[in-house]
Amino acid sequence: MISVHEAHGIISASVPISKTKRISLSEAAGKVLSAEVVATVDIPNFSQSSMDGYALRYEDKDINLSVIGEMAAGTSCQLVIRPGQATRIFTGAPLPEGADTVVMQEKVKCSGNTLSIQDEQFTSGMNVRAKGSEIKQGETAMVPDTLLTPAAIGFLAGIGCHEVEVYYPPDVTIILTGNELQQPGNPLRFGQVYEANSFQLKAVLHQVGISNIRVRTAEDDPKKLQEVLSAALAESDLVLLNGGVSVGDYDFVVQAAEACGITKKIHKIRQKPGKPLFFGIMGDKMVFGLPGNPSSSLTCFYEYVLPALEQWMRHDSHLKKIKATVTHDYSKPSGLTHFLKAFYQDGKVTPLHAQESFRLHSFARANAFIVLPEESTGCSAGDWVKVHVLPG
Ligand SMILES: Nc1nc2c(c(=O)[nH]1)N[C@H]1C(S)=C(S)[C@@H](COP(=O)(O)OP(=O)(O)OC[C@H]3O[C@@H](n4cnc5c(N)ncnc54)[C@H](O)[C@@H]3O)O[C@H]1N2
Ligand code: MOO
Repeated sequence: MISVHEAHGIISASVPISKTKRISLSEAAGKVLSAEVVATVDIPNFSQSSMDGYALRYEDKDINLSVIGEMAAGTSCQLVIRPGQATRIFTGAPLPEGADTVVMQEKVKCSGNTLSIQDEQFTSGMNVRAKGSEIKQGETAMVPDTLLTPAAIGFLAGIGCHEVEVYYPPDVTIILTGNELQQPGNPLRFGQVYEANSFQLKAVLHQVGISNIRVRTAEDDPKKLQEVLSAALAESDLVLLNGGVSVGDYDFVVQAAEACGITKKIHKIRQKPGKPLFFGIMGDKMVFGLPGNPSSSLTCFYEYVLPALEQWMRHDSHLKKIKATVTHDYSKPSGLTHFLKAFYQDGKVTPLHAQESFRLHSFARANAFIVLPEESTGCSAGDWVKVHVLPG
């Protein structure tokens, strides 16, 4: 058995080089840019009014002006003003040729077509967005490794970009093992349990921007599991097996992985829950054998699969790693790192009841793990402990 720290090192060293793909901007939210974006046009593309008012030559500010027409947003008709002239103008509209300044309509006196300016703070170029003031053609709009947040997507759309190259999420296959599994919605027969792991794994994968997910099932039979695993390896970059990773007579994951040519890198980590975690690689494919207990499966996802995905997709950590004051005592034997389901708020963290790995009741309320290291024998109320805050 290896430590949590050693396991992270092995997994991190095994994550393949990220794949990149050119995709539509509308699919790119939450992904990370892999290639620079260069502006292809000046934005704004013309001198643009930022107010509803009148466009004029600044040097004419002290004389009465004659209003010769109107510039509205979206107009394709360009007016020209001469000395002593102005046009009506609206927010977002191009300035008429010859104008350099816009006065707000609240700051003028207008009688018929004659206009005088009543603005003590009036300055040259006021209320005008200069051509190229957001970005100029040929300038770098965004550098690689930028996270495509909603604002980043809006910015890129606003400069006319409709496709981007991003680090592309892996295709994932979840394999469920276990003859006892029954789909929610059906009555339970004797000995059956409701299948929960694929539901929570799909939910968390979606949450981190992965949508290409297949779910396969395999009976507790080594040959059948090997067939399903081979099919999963052929179709996916990442395989998440569930269950069958321990030492029981019906636990065939390690055997099937070896038979498929997967190189075993990890089997068993000094931790609770999730001690029997398996990790292996085949070429540039990663395979995790998540322990079947639902709480163990999800804990191993957050602590091991998620960092591997983040490295692959060049994404910052979704787990916020902080320290907080624990509100209650918790005791444990030394020897294993414990990930306790916990509730974190305002610098304080509370370990929840029901830490057993077959239960999800407290996990469903948790928003964090308390991480108690191998050597520790627990914590006392008031101690400063390591906390991993889960993505909300
Ligand atoms: N003699 C030993 N027995 C066990 C050990 C050990 O060290 N020695 N380790 C225990 C630990 S820790 C864990 S964790 C489990 C892991 O077992 P497996 O990965 O082999 O998982 P299964 O036996 O297939 O299932 C465990 C448990 O989880 C339920 N399960 C499985 N898949 C699902 C699913 N998709 N949805 C809901 N529940 C699921 C399954 O019915 C079992 O109850 O091994 C211990 N045993
Ligand atoms: O480590 Mo197992 O995951 O506790 O039940």
